[in-house]
Amino acid sequence: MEKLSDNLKTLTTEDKPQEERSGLTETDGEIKVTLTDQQADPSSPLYSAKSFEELGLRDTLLQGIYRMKFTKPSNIQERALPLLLRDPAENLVAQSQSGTGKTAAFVLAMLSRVDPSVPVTQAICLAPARELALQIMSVAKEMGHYTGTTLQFVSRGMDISRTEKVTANILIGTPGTLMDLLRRNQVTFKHVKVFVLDEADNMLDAQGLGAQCIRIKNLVPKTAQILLFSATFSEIVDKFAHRFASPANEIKLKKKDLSVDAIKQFYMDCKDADHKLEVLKELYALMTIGQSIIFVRTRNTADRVSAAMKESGHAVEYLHGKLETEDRDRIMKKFRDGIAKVLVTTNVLARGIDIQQVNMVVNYDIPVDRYNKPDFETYLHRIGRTGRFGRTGVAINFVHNKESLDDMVAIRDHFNREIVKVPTDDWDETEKILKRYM
Ligand SMILES: Nc1ncnc2c1ncn2[C@@H]1O[C@H](COP(=O)(O)OP(=O)(O)OP(=O)(O)O)[C@@H](O)[C@H]1O
Repeated sequence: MEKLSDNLKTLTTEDKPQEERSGLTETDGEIKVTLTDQQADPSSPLYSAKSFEELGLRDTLLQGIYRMKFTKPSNIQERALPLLLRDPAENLVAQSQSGTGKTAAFVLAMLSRVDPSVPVTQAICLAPARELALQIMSVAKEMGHYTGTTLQFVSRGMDISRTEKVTANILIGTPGTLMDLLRRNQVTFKHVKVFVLDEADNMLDAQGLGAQCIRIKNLVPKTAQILLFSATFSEIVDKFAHRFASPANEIKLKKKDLSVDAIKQFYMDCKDADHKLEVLKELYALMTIGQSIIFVRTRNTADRVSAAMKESGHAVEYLHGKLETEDRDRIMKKFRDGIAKVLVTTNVLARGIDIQQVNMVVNYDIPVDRYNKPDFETYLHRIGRTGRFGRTGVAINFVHNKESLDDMVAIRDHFNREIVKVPTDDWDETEKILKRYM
């Protein structure tokens, strides 16, 4: 269990970060729009008419926000926080584009409702992957630094024995492990005031996870506030989400606003499956890319692609669900620290992972669902690993036959955003085009 410092100090104006201290100005490359400019543009999802100080947060939480160097709320934060903090608590189904700060919104909601002087579990936050749960943990740790709130990570390889009672104020983790703790009577949900599902559409849709989430929901008090967050809610899942959190306030995006425009989308027309690997190697030989993620469909492809890339002298790592927890944590740390520049992975990392330096995503395989149909939601989440909070980024799709081309065209039409072809036989031209956006 992690005890956050209860170092409560009085707020002074020096505590509030200066706009320029936010480190948000990015002047490298050709695109000179700063993130602070975007936060002042009413058409941007990063815009807010209000300041954090106007959102009714406790001083200790404002200090946490300054600690994170946030100067202004994003649109979702400005809209969600007043709804989240209402008393009596109301449920919320909230959608906003990838990388626009949903995590801070629900973390602040949990921290606001928890009473750290009472050593019982008062909030639960679940996510579909351990890497994402760990990331939410670290945001909660930072934001809650001055509150004295206790946190517990609940996923495989956690730091508690099989008999220990868990009484941390906030549990953050994955549903399977939380169910294990429940079966062993190590946790009680009697005092839970907030229950959050991040990537809620995925949590409720996925076979297995959905059933576990329903069981947990049925065990938290009826009065608990239920919060569902995601960048995507397909029509079917949306209905289910509303039943799950009924009655709920709603913040929704129009379909035309789903895509993040700062992410430029391209495709490369490969001759066949083997050619994809050749093109990938060429691409990496050519480009000096900050950090990038290559998404593939299966674990086998992840192994194969990373082995082939390594053989050609590229420093790549791979991560998928079959690896041991320690290996997953080690690789993720290397990637977060910028030691590993390229990560080959499956959909396990498609959602939520926030690494600001990632400026390129490659869809080595176009995402399809379990019925082999183009998976619009996963596509949006995958490309959303770049272009975080107003930064620029490129997404490159590899197609190699009619089927993959049709799938990509369906995705393009669904979001109504252009996907521009870049050549696989004129690398000077390709470099020129891509460099403009990286
Ligand atoms: N108000 C803010 N000011 C500056 N940066 C912020 C602010 N809010 C969030 N961020 C930063 O923006 C990045 C993206 O936030 P976050 O990971 O919460 O996005 P998200 O909306 O949950 O995205 P996804 O849908 O991909 O999960 C993070 O690096 C976070 O620290």
